Amino acid sequence: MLIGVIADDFTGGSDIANTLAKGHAPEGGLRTAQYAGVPTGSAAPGIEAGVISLKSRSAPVEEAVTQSLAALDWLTAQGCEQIVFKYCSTFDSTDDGNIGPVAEALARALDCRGVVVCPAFPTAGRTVYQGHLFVFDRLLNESGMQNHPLTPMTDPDLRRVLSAQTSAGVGLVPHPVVGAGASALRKALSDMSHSFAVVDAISDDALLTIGEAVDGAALVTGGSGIALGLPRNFIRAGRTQGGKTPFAPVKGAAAILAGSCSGATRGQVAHHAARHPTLAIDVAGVMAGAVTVEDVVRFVTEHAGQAPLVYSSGTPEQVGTMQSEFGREAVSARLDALFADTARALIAQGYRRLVVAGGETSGAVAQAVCDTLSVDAMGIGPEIDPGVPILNLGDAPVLLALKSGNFGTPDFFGKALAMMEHGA
Ligand SMILES: Nc1ncnc2c1ncn2[C@@H]1O[C@H](COP(=O)(O)OP(=O)(O)O)[C@@H](O)[C@H]1O
Ligand SMILES: O=C(O)[C@@H](O)C(=O)COP(=O)(O)O
Repeated sequence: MLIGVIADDFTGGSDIANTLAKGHAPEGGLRTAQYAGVPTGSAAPGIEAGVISLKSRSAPVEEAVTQSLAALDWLTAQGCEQIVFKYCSTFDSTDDGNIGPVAEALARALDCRGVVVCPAFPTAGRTVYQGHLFVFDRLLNESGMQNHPLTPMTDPDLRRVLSAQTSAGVGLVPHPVVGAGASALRKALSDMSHSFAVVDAISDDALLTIGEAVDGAALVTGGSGIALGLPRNFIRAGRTQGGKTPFAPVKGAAAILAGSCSGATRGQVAHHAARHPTLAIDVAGVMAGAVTVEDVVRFVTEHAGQAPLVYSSGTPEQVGTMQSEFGREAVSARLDALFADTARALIAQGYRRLVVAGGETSGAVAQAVCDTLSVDAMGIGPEIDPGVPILNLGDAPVLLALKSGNFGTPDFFGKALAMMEHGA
C-alpha cells in the first residue's frame, strides 16, 4: 500500500476514496479500498490506497486520537509511505477538536512540521483564501454550517479555528505562494517554523500544485481535494501504473435512508418525496419509543420497487426543538441506531442497494451493513456526483452510496439508484 488515509467519518472516507480511485487525467488513479474502522487482518493484495473510515469527528477527543493512532499503526504496517488525515471540506469540528488534536498526534508520531492543512474542494464550492474557508460565495459561518446539529461552524478563519483546538503553531501559506508553483510552496513549507500550515487553494490547479509539493511528505491533511494530485506522484515515479477500477451494476431491492439535516439533503428529500413513497420519521415518537425499527422496515418493504425514502431530516428549528427537549447526543444516537438497525434488517432480507445521506448516519449504516455481511472492506465504483462514489461490499455484492449531507444535485437519490442498476 502506498497511500493511507485516516478519515474522520464514512462519507468523508468514500469522498477521498473516490478521489484516489479516480486520480487525475491522464494518469488515472490507484487501486483503492475503503475500510469500516481499523481492519483486523491485512489488506487484500494489490490495494495501493487504503482509506480507514472512523467515526471520530464528533467523538470525545481522547477517543478520536486513540482511534486515529490505531489507524496510523495499521496503515504503516501495510507499508504506506504517505498518510492523509481527511476531515470535512467544511472543517466540521467542535471547540475541543477533533481536527487539531488528531492532526497534532499524527504529526508527532510521524515527526513532521509544516504539515499542510487544506480542506478546499473547489468542485463542491469549498475554497480557502487568505486562510478563510468559503462555501461557494459565502464564508463558512454564513453557509448554513453554523446550524449543523453536531458541529456548528461559526468562524471562517481556519488559523483561528485550528489554533483554538491545539497548542501547536499554525501558519499560513497564502495564494500567491501557491500560485508561484510547487517549488515555491515546498520551500515555504520546509521553512515553516509552525507545526501546521493552512494552505490557500481556490482551484484544482492549486490542489495539483500542493500535491506536487508534498511528494514524499509523510503527512498531509485536508478534505478530499488534497488527494487530487497525490496518485500521480507515485504513477510518475513508476511505482504503479494507475488506471480505472471496473464496476458491475446490481439489480435488486433498494431503499434510501436520510438522517442528514443539511440544506442539500433537505432539497433532495423534497425532490424525491414528490415522486416516491416517503416516510418522515416522527423524531419525538422515536425518542418516546412509539416509532420502532419494525415500523420503518415495514414501510420500506411495503413499498419495495418504488425507491422508498425514509428520512429524519429537519430544519434548524425542528432540530433545535428536538435537541433542547431530549439532548443533542441522545437524539443523534437514537436516530443513528434506528437507521443502522433498519439497514441491518433490510440487508438480512436481501436488499442490494442502499443510498444513505449524512456522515454520522452513513457511519452507523455502513458499519451495520459491514457487520451483517461480515466484511470490512468496500470497493470503489463510479462517481454519482462529485465526492460520492458507489461502494461495493461482499460477494453478492451489496451496493452503497454514502452521501455527505451537503453534496449532490436535487435528484441525487433517484440518480444513485439508477446508476447502481445500470452503471455509469
Ligand atoms: N430531526 C432531527 N433532529 C435532531 N437531530 C437529527 C434529526 N435528524 C437527524 N439528526 C441527527 O443529526 C445528525 C446529522 O449528521 P450527519 O448524519 O453527519 O449529517 P450531515 O452529513 O448533514 O452532517 C445525525 O447524528 C442525525 O442522527
Ligand atoms: O469533505 C467533505 O465535505 C465530505 O467528504 C465530508 O466529510 C462530509 O461529511 P458529512 O457532511 O458529515 O457527510
